[in-house]
Amino acid sequence: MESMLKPMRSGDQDVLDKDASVTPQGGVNDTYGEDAATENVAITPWARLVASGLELLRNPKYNKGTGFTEEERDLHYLRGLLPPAVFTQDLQMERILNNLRQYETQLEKYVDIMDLQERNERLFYRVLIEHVEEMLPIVYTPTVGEACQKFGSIFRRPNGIYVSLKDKGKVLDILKNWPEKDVEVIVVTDGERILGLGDLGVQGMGIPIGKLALYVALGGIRPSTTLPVTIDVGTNNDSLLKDPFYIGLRQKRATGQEYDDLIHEFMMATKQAYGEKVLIQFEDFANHNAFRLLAKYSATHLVFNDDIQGTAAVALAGLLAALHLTGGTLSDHKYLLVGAGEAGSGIAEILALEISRQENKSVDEARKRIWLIDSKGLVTKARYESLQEFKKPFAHEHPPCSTLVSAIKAIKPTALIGTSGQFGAFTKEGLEELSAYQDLPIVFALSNPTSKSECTAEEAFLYTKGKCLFASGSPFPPVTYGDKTFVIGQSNNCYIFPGMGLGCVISGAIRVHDDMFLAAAEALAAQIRPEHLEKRQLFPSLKEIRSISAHIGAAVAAKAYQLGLATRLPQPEDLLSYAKRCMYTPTYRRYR
Ligand SMILES: NC(=O)C1=CN([C@@H]2O[C@H](COP(=O)(O)OP(=O)(O)OC[C@H]3O[C@@H](n4cnc5c(N)ncnc54)[C@H](OP(=O)(O)O)[C@@H]3O)[C@@H](O)[C@H]2O)C=CC1
Ligand SMILES: CC(=O)C(=O)O
Ligand SMILES: [Mg+2]
Repeated sequence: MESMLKPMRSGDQDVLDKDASVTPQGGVNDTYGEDAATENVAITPWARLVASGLELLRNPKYNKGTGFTEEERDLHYLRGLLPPAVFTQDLQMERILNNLRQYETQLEKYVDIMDLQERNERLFYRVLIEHVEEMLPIVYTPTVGEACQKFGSIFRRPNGIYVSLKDKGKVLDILKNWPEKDVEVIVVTDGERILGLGDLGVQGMGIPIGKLALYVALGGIRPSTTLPVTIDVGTNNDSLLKDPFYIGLRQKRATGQEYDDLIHEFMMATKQAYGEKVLIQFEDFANHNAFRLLAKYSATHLVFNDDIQGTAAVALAGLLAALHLTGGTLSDHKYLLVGAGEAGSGIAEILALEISRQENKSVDEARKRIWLIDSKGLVTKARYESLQEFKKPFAHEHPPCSTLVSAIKAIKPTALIGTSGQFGAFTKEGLEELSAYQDLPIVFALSNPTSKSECTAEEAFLYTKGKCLFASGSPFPPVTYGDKTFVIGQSNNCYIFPGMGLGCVISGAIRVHDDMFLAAAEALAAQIRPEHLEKRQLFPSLKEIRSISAHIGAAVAAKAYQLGLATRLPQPEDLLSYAKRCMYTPTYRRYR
């Protein structure tokens, strides 16, 4: 049976062509190019197919594989195209997990599970949602890092949009090639700072794909509304430029005006294609672009930078949770942040903001509790003139300290937070010094992937003699020290961005405000219960993440309404139950 070609209903928002060039003045959408005003303009011949037979089996959105019922096999021309057995989705999931567990390497698991996303989307998300703790280290950090390093070699089927310098002037057309018109969340990278692995060029695409899989699985965003994007302006990674299997532009990175123009064209095109309320998450840009792009587009787009703001919120939630054990308030602590880039400065700023709100003091005053270390040592006033802008507010009067140990000795921090991307930066000596003058030192080793973590969980407990309150960016198994076993909370922005996205979508937010991140952090910290604290676990289990994301989503939405940034009116009475009801579920639907 041939697929039936079904014309679109006019007025269908899914397919309305929003290109200003084919929309006459007056704003009437001219889907079919029927207006005199657009006579000489090319239009897109959109069409919708009702899939059946082999086409249905090859469509990941609708394919159920062996999960198609007998009735569906008859109705949709599938009989004979599948082996006779009919599996439940549960049994299919068990088979997938059995197969995955046979592989020897994490990368093989990655390739296999991402292949499932391209074959049977609902089954993929069911596996992710129900086995989140097992699957996250595969589709996300640390394995996604290795996948990006080898992306050219393992590349099978494309997913997402690639915008390269070659596409200048055509970015809107490219977005139109994406089959979905109702895009709500975009994650975009230019691949220059992929986790702590540096410049991976276009191969950074693994990150937007992975992050958006988490938006769906962890935050309940509908898969059809997500769009991974990589902007390819070249790479300065010489080994990639020499690699015959490299899949990106083979040139050094464009900078300056050329770079800015392409990003600007992309940002404008997203609004033209998807409207004012499309959420854009900047991800893994190098910091020389990250801060200025965020500043530039925050005023005109619904945009945030995950590495700056998402990381800040998750770390703040961990610190708020730690207070249950240390006692006191945030301002009773002294913070030493090792790594003063996007993540480090982001955490420093949100901390200062939260302290200033809690203590009713100025942000400048609050900043005095917070110290930064970068690759040149302690950030001090003496270095002021040569510092990047985002470090300047934390440059305090102090003699220079070139090593971590000397800085710990001089400042006596109660919390040590690593975002340096330097494996082993938290040395035995440093951790011993930190635990010499306090009972419960806070140690966060947030750099990803695992190979870049400032210390392992085991080292943290060993060198602090079991005293520390530890969290890490990538997952670590529980650690036993003496007669106690500690569960390691993952201070990773994946606790925040799915709920942030959900909150923006359900409220119809038009801008992201810092207070929405504070609300997200507080909502996450509120999920900590005594049973977590008994194990010194500063983040709730990822098994609970869907419910956590709903709470964060509701808190973010509530803040958006309060700030007048929400457009979905009237405001639902019970935002939490509304958030839950809006979440995507991957169970198979019946087909008629
Ligand atoms: N857990 C999480 O959720 C997240 C973790 N991260 C991780 O954090 C790391 C950094 O990311 P990001 O902040 O975006 O990167 P940036 O490049 O913006 O910042 C890195 C910072 O580390 C500093 N640094 C480098 N070497 C040293 C050193 N030996 N000692 C002290 N500081 C050093 C750099 O110094 P200088 O300024 O002098 O160059 C810079 O300030 C990555 O590994 C990333 O994966 C990032 C986002 C989220
Ligand atoms: C988690 C994350 O966003 C990073 O490491 O860059
Ligand atoms: Mg990141």
